[in-house]
Amino acid sequence: MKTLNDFNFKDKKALIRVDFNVPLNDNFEVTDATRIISAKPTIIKILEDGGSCVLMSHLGRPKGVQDEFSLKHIIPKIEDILGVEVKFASNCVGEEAETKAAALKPGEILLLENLRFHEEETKGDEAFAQQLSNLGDIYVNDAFGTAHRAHASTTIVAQFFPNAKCFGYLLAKEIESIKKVLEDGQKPVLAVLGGAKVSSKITVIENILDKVDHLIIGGGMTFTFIKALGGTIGDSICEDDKMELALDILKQAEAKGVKVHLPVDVIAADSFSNDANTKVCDVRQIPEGWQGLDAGPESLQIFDKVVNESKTILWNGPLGVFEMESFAKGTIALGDSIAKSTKNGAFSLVGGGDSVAAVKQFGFEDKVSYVSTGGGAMLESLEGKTLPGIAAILD
Ligand SMILES: Nc1ncnc2c1ncn2[C@@H]1O[C@H](COP(=O)(O)OP(=O)(O)OP(=O)(O)O)[C@@H](O)[C@H]1O
Ligand SMILES: O=C(O)[C@H](O)COP(=O)(O)O
Repeated sequence: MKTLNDFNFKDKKALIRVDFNVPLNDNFEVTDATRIISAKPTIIKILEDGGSCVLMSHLGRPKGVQDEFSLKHIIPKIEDILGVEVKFASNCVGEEAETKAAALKPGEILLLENLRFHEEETKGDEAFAQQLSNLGDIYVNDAFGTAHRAHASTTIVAQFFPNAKCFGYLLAKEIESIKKVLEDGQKPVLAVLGGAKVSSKITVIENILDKVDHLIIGGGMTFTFIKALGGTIGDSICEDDKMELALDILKQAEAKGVKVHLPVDVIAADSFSNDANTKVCDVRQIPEGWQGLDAGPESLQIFDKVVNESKTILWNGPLGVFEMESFAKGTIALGDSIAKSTKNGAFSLVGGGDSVAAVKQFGFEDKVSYVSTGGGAMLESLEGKTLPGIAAILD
């Protein structure tokens, strides 16, 4: 696996695919700069080698050219984080980009306008990828968050750099973290899967059953399992058409020697709202008119014990409706347990859009071993898929 350290960038132009698809507020200010901060080590290494950087990224899902999706909005944030002036090309291909890239001196950075202003990007157009390839000598992919897309800048462009392509530090670290959990994990290995629906996690569950010793199932997914097992779940979220599958997953887990831990109690609410009336219920006896929105205290104690005994922990998906304060306790308690276990030497990886949001919101970011920068990309990795952006570098 070629990484940055296999190259010296002196007097070279690196064409770097970053994932600067960051959230902006109404004033076009970056509200979470994690993805920019995470790309910094790669950019700095290249500049310190005496090279220059051409940065390319998408932002959002624009339909043609739309000013609100312009990457110019994030220039001040990038400059702030890198401490280097950032030049800008208002079109990612064409004369302006080529002239500005050609004029770059060692130590300088050029940011290209949003790649998705051209539909050729998402279509994986080869001619467009070739135009991009003209802007650099070495192609560096550091965009883990977009590595599951076979787009021009993430995948197709790599073919124009047969001997000059590599992973950036961030992408390499993401690959290493997933490997540390799914392949080389110190036992016992635990996966905690939460979130809303079984349907969005089926392939992940099936793939990780071969890799883990313990599986905690929480969040909205719980109720499809409980109902399938004969419990009464009141108005809790449930996918009736996935009940058979849930039973099959439990059977597969048993056959593979994986211990599955479902909640035994829940915080039930009489409506889906923060100020609903709540009570602790046996998970198998939730009354009509009530719905389980968080894990209950006994479940949290059981989960804490399992987490504490684990040496490798993967966490994907919150344990409850953490966006509402009344139902965030389970997710916070789980974060606490994982933080404690990490402090005691376990390796913990948090991935997935909402679990990462929860970890940041509740201040666990620095208390776990690694927080992934990818949502969909992480999920597809956990499903056991080879991501096209990664395969294109390995080719
Ligand atoms: N008991 C519950 N009832 C209803 N919704 C729930 C329940 N528990 C958790 N959720 C909801 O599940 C959502 C998160 O599910 P999701 O599967 O998207 O998580 P994720 O895996 O972290 O994110 P992603 O799918 O983006 O990777 C949250 O919005 C949360 O409110
Ligand atoms: O935020 C993400 O998950 C990545 O930047 C990919 O974005 P996309 O889902 O629009 O391809």
